[in-house]
Amino acid sequence: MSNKVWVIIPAAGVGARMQADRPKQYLPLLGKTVIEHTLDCFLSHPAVTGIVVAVSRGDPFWAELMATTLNQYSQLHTAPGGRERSDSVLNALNYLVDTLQIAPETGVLVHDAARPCLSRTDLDKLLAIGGNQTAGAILATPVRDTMKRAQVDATRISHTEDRNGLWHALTPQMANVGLLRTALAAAWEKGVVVTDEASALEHAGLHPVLVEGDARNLKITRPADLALATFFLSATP
Ligand SMILES: Nc1ccn([C@@H]2O[C@H](COP(=O)(O)OP(=O)(O)OP(=O)(O)O)[C@@H](O)[C@H]2O)c(=O)n1
Ligand SMILES: C[C@](O)(CO)[C@H](O)COP(=O)(O)O
Repeated sequence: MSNKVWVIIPAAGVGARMQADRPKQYLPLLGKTVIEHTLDCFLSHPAVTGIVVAVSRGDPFWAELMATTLNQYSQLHTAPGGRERSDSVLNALNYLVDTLQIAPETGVLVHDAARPCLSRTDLDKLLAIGGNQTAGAILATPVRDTMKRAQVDATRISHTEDRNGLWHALTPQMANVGLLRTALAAAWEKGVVVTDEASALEHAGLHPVLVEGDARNLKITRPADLALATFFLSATP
C-alpha cells in the first residue's frame, strides 16, 4: 500500500441524540463548525490525497461551507449519504472507485465528522501502523470502567462483563479501498448491520489491528460532549 491515502468523512447523520437545531457536525465550536475542525487534521496532512465527504442530499449547511470557508480546497469531494452510516461510507467508496477510478489497493481512512478532536499524533500513528496491515487497523482506547450488562428491562444490572480485552472503537479506521468496499457490500447483502468499518472486516473473517489512541478523540453524540470537545481543543498546544 502506498503511503498516500484517501479519507472518507461520513457526515450525513441527523444528530438526533444531540437534540440541536441542526445536525451536530454543523454546530459551532470555537469559532467554526465541528466538521471544519474535523477536516483540518486531514486537509493539512501531506499523506492525504483527497477527502470524500458523505452528506445528505440537499444538506444546506454543507453547500454553505463549500461556497465559503471550504471553497479553496480542491481535494474535497462529496458523495451522497445513505440511510445508515455504513451506507454513507459504501457510497463514498463507490464514488472513489467508480467516479474517481481510485485503485483498489489504495489506502483509505474513514473518520466520523463528529470527531473533531483527532490529534495529528494519533493520525500519524495510525498511518504508520495501518499502512502495511492487510486486515486493516483502527484507533481505539481500552475500556476503563467496570462494564455492566443490563437486564432486559434495562433498569437493573444483570451481571458484570469481563472488561479485560475490551476496547472502545474510535475513528479513523483504515483499510484498502477494494477490501473495505467488498466487506461493506457483503455485509449489506447479508443484511448485517455494521456500526463501524472494522465490523465489516471482521464479518469477512479478518482481524484488524488495534492502535491505541487518545481518549480525547471523542465522538460528539450528546449535548454535554460539545463542552468536552471545546475544552480538549482549547487545551491542546
Ligand atoms: N446515515 C448516516 C448516519 C451517520 N453518519 C455519520 O456517521 C458519524 C457517526 O454517527 P453518529 O454519531 O451516530 O451520528 P448521527 O447518526 O448523526 O447521530 P444520531 O444517532 O444521534 O442521530 C457522524 O459523523 C454522522 O454524521 C452518516 O454519515 N450517515
Ligand atoms: C464508528 C464509531 O464511531 C466507532 O465507535 C461508532 O460505531 C459510530 O456509531 P454510531 O452509532 O453511528 O454513533
